[in-house]
Amino acid sequence: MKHLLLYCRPGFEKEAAAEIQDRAGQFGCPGFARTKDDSGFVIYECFQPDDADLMARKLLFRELIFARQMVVVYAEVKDLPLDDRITPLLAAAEGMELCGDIRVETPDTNDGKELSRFCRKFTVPMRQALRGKGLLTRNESHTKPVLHLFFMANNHAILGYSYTFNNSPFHMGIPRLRFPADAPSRSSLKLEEAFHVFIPRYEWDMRLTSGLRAVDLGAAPGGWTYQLVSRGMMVTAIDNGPMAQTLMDTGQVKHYREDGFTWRPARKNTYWLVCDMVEKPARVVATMAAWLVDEDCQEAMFNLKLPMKKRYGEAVHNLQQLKDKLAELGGFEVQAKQLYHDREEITVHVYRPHKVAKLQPKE
Ligand SMILES: C[S@@+](CC[C@H](N)C(=O)[O-])C[C@H]1O[C@@H](n2cnc3c(N)ncnc32)[C@H](O)[C@@H]1O
Repeated sequence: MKHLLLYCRPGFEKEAAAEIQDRAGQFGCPGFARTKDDSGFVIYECFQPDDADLMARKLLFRELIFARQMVVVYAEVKDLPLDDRITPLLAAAEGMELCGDIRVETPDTNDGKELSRFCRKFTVPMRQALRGKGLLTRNESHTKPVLHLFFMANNHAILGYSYTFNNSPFHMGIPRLRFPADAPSRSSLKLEEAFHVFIPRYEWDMRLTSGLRAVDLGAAPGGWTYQLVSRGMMVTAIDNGPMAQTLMDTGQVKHYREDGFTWRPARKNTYWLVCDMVEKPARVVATMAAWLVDEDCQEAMFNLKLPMKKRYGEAVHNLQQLKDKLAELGGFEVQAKQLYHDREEITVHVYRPHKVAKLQPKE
């Protein structure tokens, strides 16, 4: 029986489980989500043998909010001898379809971090051994599935695979980003990660490029504004607090000490609306939806802070409210993810694919 393995932020196993339980049910793949608090993953045990593979191909990964990665479990191997883990892992991989790449990973926990050095070192010999057995293509292939070896302890691993057209392209489902030394706040990485996760790289020169105008609500001290400015955009920053002088010195930022929930631009020339105001999700959703429906911006990226309890239910409820409000104008696509840099929150991205299709790349 194949199962699905979902990576998530430690502490959010219940949310990831509730979500996969819901989505698999709607999808017609009954099963049961198994969780352990703070483990950083969830296993969805399918009642039908082919359902895990079906979900890995057809249940859109980008629509899952709390899953960082979605892997079909092929085998779970316990009691691996520490002097030779490769032989039993190769035996377990027998019969698996040809994969094009390997990722040796761990849960995103403190125990997992202790294994990460071993995982890095283990990747090369394991890759060679899999190639020797014909289980991995000679050269990396992006059209074949990715083989995942998910180590929960140094002698215990799950062997599985994900499909490149429906997975996270990042190791452990986490884009590796370096904090820019001159960014005014660590939250800067949240917006940068959102760009990596939500905007395809080949569209960056149309959607994240100089010449575009952006509005940043709740901008101070400027971590998000920094991301927009460093991509050449002109930014209107709304916040009662002060913006970093380094950003003001670029000449690309106008700062207004106004209320982000009521301020609106005089002209309809804003491409990006970003918002990091700490407020009730319903209020943020209402504001974002109003901007989008009034066409005061073309794309929006914002956070929804989750409450302490019923986090999954609240996330789903607020996203549905947003979709209902956007239906007034139509043609919107809403994506939401709990990113690596999100703690008690999720990041939401809204855009209109047919409008993006009309954008011209910058010369
Ligand atoms: C989490 S911080 C934003 C951090 C910012 N994104 C960064 O990267 O530096 C939230 C900001 O929202 C601002 N804020 C909260 N309510 C606001 C409102 N009604 N209007 C404008 N700004 C607001 C706060 O002053 C605070 O600076």
